[in-house]
Amino acid sequence: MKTDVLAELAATLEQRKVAGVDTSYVASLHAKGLNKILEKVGEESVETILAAKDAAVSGDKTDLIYETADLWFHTLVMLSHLNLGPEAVLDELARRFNLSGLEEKASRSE
Ligand SMILES: N=c1c2ncn([C@@H]3O[C@H](COP(=O)(O)OP(=O)(O)OP(=O)(O)O)[C@@H](O)[C@H]3O)c2ncn1[C@@H]1O[C@H](COP(=O)(O)O)[C@@H](O)[C@H]1O
Repeated sequence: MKTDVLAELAATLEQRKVAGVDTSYVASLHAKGLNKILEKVGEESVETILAAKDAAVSGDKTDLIYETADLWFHTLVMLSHLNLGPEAVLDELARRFNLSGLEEKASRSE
């Protein structure tokens, strides 16, 4: 279910590149270009770091979840702008996970 959200969101981000919907935030980011998108990724990174620090002190993780969603979202826009989808990143994580799984298995059988 959650991986479907990622795939469907990625498909929507792709559509926003072709159809310049007036009211679309994503279309406006694509139109402004890579530097604007990277600026948003930077802003959201800082906001996520600050939210993590606040969560560690207060124990309230609501803002951290919200800011992390903003960060993930803007990195997806960045990937889409460069003609990449989330599956490229998921494949890389799976590759690393499988690699470490193999190493773990090997160390257990030693
Ligand atoms: N998931 C999101 C999403 N998360 C965050 N945001 C927007 O990201 C922005 C966050 O940046 P800020 O808080 O800095 O807000 P801002 O002041 O509007 O931004 P700036 O003017 O400073 O650039 C807000 O405008 C949020 O609305 C999102 N906008 C869209 N989506 C998804 O993208 C899809 C397509 O969106 P549209 O292109 O708007 O149709 C939507 O159906 C949603 O599923």
